[in-house]
Order: sequence, then C-alpha cells, then structure tokens
Amino acid sequence: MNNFQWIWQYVKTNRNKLVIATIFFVISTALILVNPYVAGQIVDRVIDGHQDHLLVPLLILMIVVTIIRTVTRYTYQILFEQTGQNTLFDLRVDMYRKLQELDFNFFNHTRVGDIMTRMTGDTDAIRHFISWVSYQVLECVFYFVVSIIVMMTISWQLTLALVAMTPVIFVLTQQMAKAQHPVFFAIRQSFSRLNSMVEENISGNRVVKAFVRENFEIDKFNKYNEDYKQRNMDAAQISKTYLPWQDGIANSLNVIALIFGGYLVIKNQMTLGDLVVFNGYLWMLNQPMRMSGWLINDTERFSASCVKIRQMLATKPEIEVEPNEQPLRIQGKVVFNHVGFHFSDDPEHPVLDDISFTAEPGQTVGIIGETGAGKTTLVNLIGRFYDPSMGEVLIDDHDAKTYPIRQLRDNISMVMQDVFLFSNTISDNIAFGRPDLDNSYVQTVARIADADSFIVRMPEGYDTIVGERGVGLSGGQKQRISLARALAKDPAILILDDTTSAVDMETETKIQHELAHLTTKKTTFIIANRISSVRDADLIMLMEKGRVVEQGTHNSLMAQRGKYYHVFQKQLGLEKGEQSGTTE
Ligand SMILES: Nc1ncnc2c1ncn2[C@@H]1O[C@H](COP(=O)(O)OP(=O)(O)OP(=O)(O)O)[C@@H](O)[C@H]1O
Repeated sequence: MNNFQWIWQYVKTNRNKLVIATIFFVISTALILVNPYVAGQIVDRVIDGHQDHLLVPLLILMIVVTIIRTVTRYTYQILFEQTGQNTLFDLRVDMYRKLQELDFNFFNHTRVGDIMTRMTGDTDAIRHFISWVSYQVLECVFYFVVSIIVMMTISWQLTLALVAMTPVIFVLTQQMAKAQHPVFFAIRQSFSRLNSMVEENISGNRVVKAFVRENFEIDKFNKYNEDYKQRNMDAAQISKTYLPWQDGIANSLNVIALIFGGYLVIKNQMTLGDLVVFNGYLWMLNQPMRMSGWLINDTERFSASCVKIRQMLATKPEIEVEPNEQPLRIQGKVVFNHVGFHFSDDPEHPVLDDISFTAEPGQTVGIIGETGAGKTTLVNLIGRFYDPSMGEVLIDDHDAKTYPIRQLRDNISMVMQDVFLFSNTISDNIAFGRPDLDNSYVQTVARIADADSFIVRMPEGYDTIVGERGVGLSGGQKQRISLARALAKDPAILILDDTTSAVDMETETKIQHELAHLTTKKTTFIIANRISSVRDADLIMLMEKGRVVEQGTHNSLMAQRGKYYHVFQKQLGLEKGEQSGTTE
C-alpha cells in the first residue's frame, strides 16, 4: 500500500465533505474561465464593435462571477481544512492508542523526541498535504487541462507553441523530486534528533546544572541545530537549482505568446480580442508549471512523515495486548521454573539464568543482590513486561503467557525504582489505578504507606498538585505516594522495587509493619539493598550475575554461613558504625 492509499483510509470518513468541496471546487475553478472570456468580449464587441450598451452588463457579469468564485473558493478551502484536521485527529488517536499498546522493548529503543516529532511535526505535514497540497494539485491539473482545451479553441498554433515547453518543465520537476527525496528524509531525521536532544536536556536540566555542563549542552545543541539547518539548506540548494528554471520557462510563455500571438494578429490569423482572451488564460498554464516544484517539496515532506508514522503504527509489541477482558481475580501464587532471559537485541548475554522458586499466595519474597544482578528484570517477568526466553513463569499454576495481559496486570501492583508521578493532585495520583476510589480509602492506603502525615501538612492536602514527575516532593515522599498508589489497587501481587531506599529505617520499619498487617494478604516481592528490609520474608533470594546463588529464610541462610551471612555481617557492621540502636 502506498502512502496515498494508506492516508485515504483516514480521509475517506470525510467523504461527504470532500464531495461538497469538490463540487464547490469545480464551480469555482470553472468560473475562472468566464472573466478572461468576458474581457475578450469587451475588447471585440464594446471597443472594436462599438456595442457600448454591452459594457455595463458585461462588467456586472464579471463582478458577480468574482463574488461567486470567492464564496465557493472560501467554502472548499474550509472543507479541505476540516478534512485535514479530522484526519489529523483520527491519526493522533490511533498513534496514541498504539503508544499505550507498545511494550518496554519499543520504549527501550525509541527516543522520546522521536515519538514527539511523529505525534506533532509529522502529523502536521500530513494535515498540510490534505488541507492545502491536495486541492492545489487538483487546481493545477484542472488549470493545465482546461487552459489547453480552451486555448486550442482560440488558436491551436499558439497553444502548441506554448505546450511545446511543458516536457522541459516535466523533466525538471522529475529531476527535482528525485534529488529532494533523500534530502527530506534526512531533514526529518535531523529534526527528530534535535527534538530528542532538547527533550533530554529539559528532563535532565538538574543534572546539567549540578555538573555545570550548560556550555557543553549548548555546544551539543548547536551541533544538532547546525545539522538541521544544513539539511534544510541542502533542500533549498536543490530548489535553487531547479525552481528558477521552472519559473523562467513559465515566464517565457508570456513572451512567446506576445511574439507569436502578435505575429498571428498581424497576419490576421487571430483577432486582437482573441489574443487578449488567450493572454487571460495564459496564467492558467503558467501556474501549474510554477507551482509544481513547491508541490513536489510538500509531497516529499508528506511522504517522509508518512513513512515514520506508518512505521510506528505497524510496530507490533513483542507481547500482544488483548482488548479489555472481564476482570479476573488471581490468588497470587508465583512459580519460576528454570527461567532464563535475555533481551531480544542481545541474545549473547543472558540477564537471568535458570531461576526457580515458588511463592505461595500471601507470602513475601525478598530479593537482594549486587547492582545489575537482574532483580528488576526478574520481577518484570511476573507482570509480563517481558516473557522468559527459557523456562516458564506460572501464576496460580498457569503459564503467565496464557493470561490476557491486562487481566494479569490488573492483579499486580508495581512500585518502580524510578518513581513517576503525574502532574495532578496527590489524591488522583494515588487513585490512578482505581479512579473510582473514595477519599477515605485513598487516605487509608496513604496511611499504610506512611504518606498521610506529610500530605495533610501540605497547604492543599490531598488536593495539592504535584509537578511533572512529582517535582516539589522529596525522593522519600514520592516513594511513599507511589506505594500508596500500588496499594490502592488492592493487588494480589505487590512488587516493591527498591521502594524504601529513600526513606529512613524507622519509616521503613513502620511501613513494613503496616504491610504485614494488611487485611487482604498479598504475595509481596521486595527488592532491597538492606537485608533489614527483607529479613522477615518467607523466602529470600540472593542474586549474582543473573543467578540465584542462595535462597531460603533469613535463619536458614544465616545458618549456611555463605554469601548472605557475610553481606549481613557487613551491613550490620556498617549500621552499627553509622547509628547505634537501629532496627537490626
Ligand atoms: N533494556 C535493556 N536492554 C539490555 N540490557 C538491559 C536492559 N535493561 C537492563 N539490562 C541489563 O540487564 C542486567 C540486569 O538489569 P536489572 O535492572 O534487572 O538489574 P538489577 O539487579 O535490578 O540492578 P539494580 O539493583 O541496579 O536496579 C544489567 O546488566 C543491565 O545492564
């Protein structure tokens, strides 16, 4: 399917509008023929033929035609614009839906700036094509065909002399399109890189300032900015090479018409009135020749944008998301059966290797281990953010792959390492997964997460709007709101990925105490650095380089006197050194 066929799928819902627009377009464009003809009549019949009484009616006719033409032209332009806007709207809806459907794998490999370029610049290039370029092309084709037919009826010799120039224009247009094609793709890529760079700089502005790297960032931006400018200059250079020729040839038609037309008038093979009429239609032949270069540019921009959008819409998530199904309540038993995992773009490096364990419903599993050991990846397999490359993950004794993904995730809450809050009220952030929650339940879960005490001290309490990504809150406060958000879902499986790393040990103990006394038991996975965070767990796994090297309860692991024992001794020593009388 080419780009035109593809975009037609969106445009065709506006069929009625397009039919009306086309009728107005035909009326408006056909009326263009009238005034030059009337002008010819004025010359031949009023000036040469001395039929003075015809002057006023002919002038009135010209005015009426001009008014009708203005109204019809305005109407079809509006209708084309509406069609473009509607298409843009539908396209954005589809793209946004697709973004919700795409998985971690896509977002791991696609820059935010690139996605933003597709959602804004690319969609607008398509709107511009539908709202403006499409009827300009129609107009040009109409002008070209009609002007030749009409001019033929006036003087076929003169028409042929002019039409002889069109192959040259055609070849120039073809050449220009060929040269512009890769350049517009390069412009599109460069713009996306520039957007990504700016987006990254804004997101990372605190890091930039903290490391005093503003000048480095400016230099980096200048490089991308320069590249974008250069690509546009390349396009301009190509236009500069071809457009003056096209323009020159289009203009030369006037000269040819005057010289050859004048000759025909002198030879009495054409009346002066006919030459005036002919001249009146000449711009209609000129216009398509002049416009063709610009329309080619816009069409190339349209094509480059279509390719990027179609690529995104065609991307299939590795894990298919089915439409919403009936809610399903799971018990929360989790079994890993010789699970191995590698990222699809890096099959050489297994991130998880032969992991096996069982967590009964309501049990707590603690996962500790060095950084990069694979702890986050392991819990990501439970919610099917990735599927295992080997072995199987069983949820309630069924392969996790057999669950529709949304049904499964509805039963799982994750508090992620990198807390993200929406720029909304605290209350809405907590109720994100269950928007129908009443305020008292929101407060209950906030209390369990030890967030209530600081929220009520805020000027607007639960109605306080937090900034983008939770700006305005401390790291620990964000973690606690994010924990409350996870609890509000009342999940069967709760995953806490380094959730209490930014809170003090006293608060952590308090939260753990509250979690342990929840009315509905949840299978809880706690990833932590401090053994104190997991020591009461039913099962503790110590991970190293993608493998579980020791597992058991705190007491059994201590009795083994292995790696866990040594980590514990080390942490105990550090804690004692740092603060006496802590929870250990
Ligand atoms: N999207 C990805 N593509 C390729 N490799 C990845 C990706 N995400 C993580 N990894 C690699 O997988 C390994 C395990 O990462 P993971 O985040 O699971 O570790 P972790 O134990 O949770 O670490 P930390 O305690 O620092 O959070 C790391 O070596 C990491 O480099």
